Amino acid sequence: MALTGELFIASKRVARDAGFRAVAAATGSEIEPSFSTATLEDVDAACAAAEAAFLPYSSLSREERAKFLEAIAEEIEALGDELIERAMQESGLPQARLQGERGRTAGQLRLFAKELRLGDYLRVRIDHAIPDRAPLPKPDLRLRMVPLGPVAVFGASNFPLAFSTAGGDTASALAAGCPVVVKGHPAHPGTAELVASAIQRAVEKTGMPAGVFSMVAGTANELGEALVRDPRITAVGFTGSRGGGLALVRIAQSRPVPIPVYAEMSSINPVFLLPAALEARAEALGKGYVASVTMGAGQFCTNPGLVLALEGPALERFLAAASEAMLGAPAQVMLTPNIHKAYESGVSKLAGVPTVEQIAQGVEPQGPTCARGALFTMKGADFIADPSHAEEIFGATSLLVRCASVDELKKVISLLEGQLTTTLHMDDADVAIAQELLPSLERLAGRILANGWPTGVEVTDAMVHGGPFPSTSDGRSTSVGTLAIGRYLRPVSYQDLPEALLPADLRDGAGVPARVDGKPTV
Ligand SMILES: NC(=O)C1=CN([C@@H]2O[C@H](COP(=O)(O)OP(=O)(O)OC[C@H]3O[C@@H](n4cnc5c(N)ncnc54)[C@H](O)[C@@H]3O)[C@@H](O)[C@H]2O)C=CC1
Ligand SMILES: O=C(O)CCC(=O)C(=O)O
Repeated sequence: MALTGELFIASKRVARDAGFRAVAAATGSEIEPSFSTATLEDVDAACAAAEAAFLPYSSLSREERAKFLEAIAEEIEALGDELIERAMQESGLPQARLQGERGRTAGQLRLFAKELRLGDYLRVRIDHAIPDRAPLPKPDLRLRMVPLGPVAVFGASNFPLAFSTAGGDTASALAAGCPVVVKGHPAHPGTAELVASAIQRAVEKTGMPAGVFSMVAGTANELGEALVRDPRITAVGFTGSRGGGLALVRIAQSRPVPIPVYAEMSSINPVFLLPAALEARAEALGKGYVASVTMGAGQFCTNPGLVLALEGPALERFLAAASEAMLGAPAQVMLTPNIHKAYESGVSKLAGVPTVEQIAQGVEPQGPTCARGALFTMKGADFIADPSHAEEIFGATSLLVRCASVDELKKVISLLEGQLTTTLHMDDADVAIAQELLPSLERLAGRILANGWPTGVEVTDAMVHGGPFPSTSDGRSTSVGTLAIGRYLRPVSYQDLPEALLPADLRDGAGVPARVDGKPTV
């Protein structure tokens, strides 16, 4: 399918004169074709169409919405190699990674179709009336979750498929019953157009209201700002920089009608090497660490950017193994010239800190947007004196903090900002320390791992990919896993409504999992 560079307003292609081009990640050179830059009128038209589609779309049956999500998954798969090739060119990510990401994207859509059919996300509660209760009769009360309204989704640079046009936020919003207006990431407009065309075909095939999906694109911030400011938008999903996420939060909060922004922003994912585990397998841990730090050129918000351990010979063995692995780690192309520049400047800033020692670098990079990994260490006491060194450097670099005691380690934890994940490497003999740390780790992060590495997120019912600020702007939610549907829903209680008016899922015997008169039905 030839790329046309058009926008998608209410599932129809629209061309504009002004345009921008994608940049090939590996060379930094512009590639064809030119993509239309959306105007503010296009944002307005997309939001108006989303609003017009809201009631027709949200009142469809759960089965109809499930079929729509499945049709999107099929259409994305039908794009074949063309999608993977364009995404490789635009993002510099390797083929196998993008094939995996495509599978995850289709899998997420199908998982939400299953979620719709299960129906427990509606959180139905029925409290039957007791008309003869004294002194006052008890009314009939029935609760279910309803969709918020049109949702704005910002595509992420580092996941051109799974966190972009038809990614997690789009899938969960569409599942919830919310039309979506996507603001495509300017780093991968061709990938976004291909995926948008797949959604457009799914809209046609399943007879969805046209305004259920639009995609606007462009390089200026004013486009995203206008989208978040639009009164018809009721929630925002975002993955990207802390500055970008916070700018959108500020806009959303200063609207006459403030709205929630679910922004995933920055996380360094602290990893704890507890003493017995370190003693037992320092070398294997050192290798596993570097594999996780360098995976995907380190461009994961789950990248292990901070490691904490107690000083001692086992830590020296770990550092030797990690350094050796890093010395042999090939340089990798980064997603965009700007992300490459930000990485290089973050690494040189950290390398220039007198209390920080650089212990290893990866293989010398060859291309203009290629970067090498780097490992740094510093003493716990120095970190405590200036915890600003824990700022995220987006890329394949990590800082190891050597602590003199468990108390020092706890002090370091207390200075950390909110995180997506935290990891314990532990053996049986470490259980007592792990238990002592656990309550503070629960306060710190959205996911706690044992004996693994945080990169790679399973898409399941029990996944939380979220966490306290600044890892996200709202730690009560997740962007991955079926619980994500909840971010685009709100509860409504129906009191004494006649059966004819009650939504089908709230009638007696509807077959939806429910809590009826205080007892779960399944
Ligand atoms: N922690 C994480 O998961 C990620 C962090 N990043 C960080 O973000 C940096 C830049 O990467 P990008 O992906 O381009 O993120 P970004 O935050 O600059 O851009 C993401 C999206 O938000 C829009 N945007 C950004 N600032 C905005 C503003 N003030 N108003 C309206 N719209 C705005 C952009 O046009 C783009 O569509 C990276 O170097 C890295 O530090 C990037 C991707 C993921
Ligand atoms: O590792 C993953 O699968 C998700 C990571 C992520 O959300 C991110 O890097 O932005």
